[in-house]
Amino acid sequence: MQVLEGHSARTALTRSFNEIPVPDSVLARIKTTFGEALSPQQVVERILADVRERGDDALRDWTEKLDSTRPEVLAVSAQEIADATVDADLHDAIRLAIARVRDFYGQQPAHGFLNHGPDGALGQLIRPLGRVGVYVPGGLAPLISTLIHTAVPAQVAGVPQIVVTTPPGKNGQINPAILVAARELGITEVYRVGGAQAIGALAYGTASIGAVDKIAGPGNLFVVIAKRLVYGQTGIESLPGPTETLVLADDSADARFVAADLLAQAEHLGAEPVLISDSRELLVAVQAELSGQLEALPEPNRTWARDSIAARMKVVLAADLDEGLDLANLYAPEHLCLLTRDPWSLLGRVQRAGGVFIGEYSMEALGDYVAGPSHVMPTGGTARFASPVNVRDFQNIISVVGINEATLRRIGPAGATLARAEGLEAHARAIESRLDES
Ligand SMILES: NC(=O)c1ccc[n+]([C@@H]2O[C@H](COP(=O)([O-])OP(=O)(O)OC[C@H]3O[C@@H](n4cnc5c(N)ncnc54)[C@H](O)[C@@H]3O)[C@@H](O)[C@H]2O)c1
Ligand SMILES: N[C@H](CO)Cc1c[nH]c[nH+]1
Ligand SMILES: [Zn+2]
Repeated sequence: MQVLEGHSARTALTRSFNEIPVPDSVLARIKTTFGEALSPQQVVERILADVRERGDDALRDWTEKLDSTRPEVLAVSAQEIADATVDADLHDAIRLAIARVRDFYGQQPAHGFLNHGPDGALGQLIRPLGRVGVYVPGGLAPLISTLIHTAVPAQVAGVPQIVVTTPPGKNGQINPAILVAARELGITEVYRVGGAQAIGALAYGTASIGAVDKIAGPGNLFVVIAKRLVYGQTGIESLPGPTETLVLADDSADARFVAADLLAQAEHLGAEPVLISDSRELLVAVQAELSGQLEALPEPNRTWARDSIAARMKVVLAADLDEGLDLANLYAPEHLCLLTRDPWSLLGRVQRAGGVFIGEYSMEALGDYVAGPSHVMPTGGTARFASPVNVRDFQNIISVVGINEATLRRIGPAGATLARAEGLEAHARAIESRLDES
């Protein structure tokens, strides 16, 4: 594998979400499915327009075409949710994950304020959104944890209606563990539809699926493009797409752990693993470990991980950890894993990442499930401006303005002056109308 350094490393790690190359495998599947070489954006536009026009029938047709099953009834029944079972260990793990994510978000300060002072009252009211759609990926793997990591912050925010959409398996069913997690969360609306068609349904509404105020949750390229295109029709929390992990390691790191962490995320479809170290020896050792651990993975995981590594892995030799951190901040990874001698000493210099995972006991895979913070984090460089899913994503802020008369007399003239400078005479007069009184 090519080792990048200096200028070539900076170039390779500079990116923008809109310029991320589409994997060949995705383009090939589009060609076979649609019979022509469309871009993912064109595919999504086609699907969204159809869902908007034909509603549930479009959802059934697209699911049949893309997921090889036709969901005549889109809603999962209350009986199916009640009857879903998993083994006791998995059930306990689902409960533990819910409890830990709930505990974490219970600590997020998310309250408003209303200050009654000499000016009158000024403040912010915080209100939960009314109806939120949670997209749970299910193309390759049924991401039970993603349901928990998206729905719990919404519940902590106080959202009264949470709706789940997820692609059905080829047997037309939703994985029972997702239904058990929904039941544990008290969620009663679950629909068997995934991909861009699910996003269209949540945004426009169909006979079966009522439109939502905001769509949250990650997905593949089609899901992310669809979310971006429906923004405005409905809200979206951000654009969490194909996952990526950047490990920054020095010569103290155990190559087995570094390789394991890179491989864990590489098994997600379209993932991008990045390794930066100031030790050439470590880079060599990790590459050897990666080949060994890759061969030891069962199928199909080995194929998924091999594809991510072969197509997208980047290996960088940095002059020192300072340069390594600069490069990490430039790349703005979803996950930044610090496997260095003194990882806490680097934390203050971390500027851009979805999450930072510190030391060898905080592997990102643990964060995917039971650490506490949501694993739904910004990808594709969007960590420059976006954050992991959190309580604020599910709340509106309403500004409160309750100025008193004395303050109006003090600040009103400046407001009128600014209004006239903008050529907005009616604004100025609205302010002065109260100043003229008495
Ligand atoms: N950033 C995060 O926080 C985060 C968290 C979890 C998962 N993820 C990412 O979510 C993604 C999940 O992807 P997935 O594919 O397994 O599940 P998915 O549910 O996102 O997508 C599956 C759907 O994509 C649609 N689709 C597939 N091929 C298509 C085509 N050629 N044309 C049109 N539509 C098509 C189908 O409708 C299918 O139901 C992974 O990339 C993973 O890394 C990210
Ligand atoms: N690592 C993924 C993106 O952060 C989330 C996930 C779910 N299940 C396993 N992993
Ligand atoms: Zn993961």
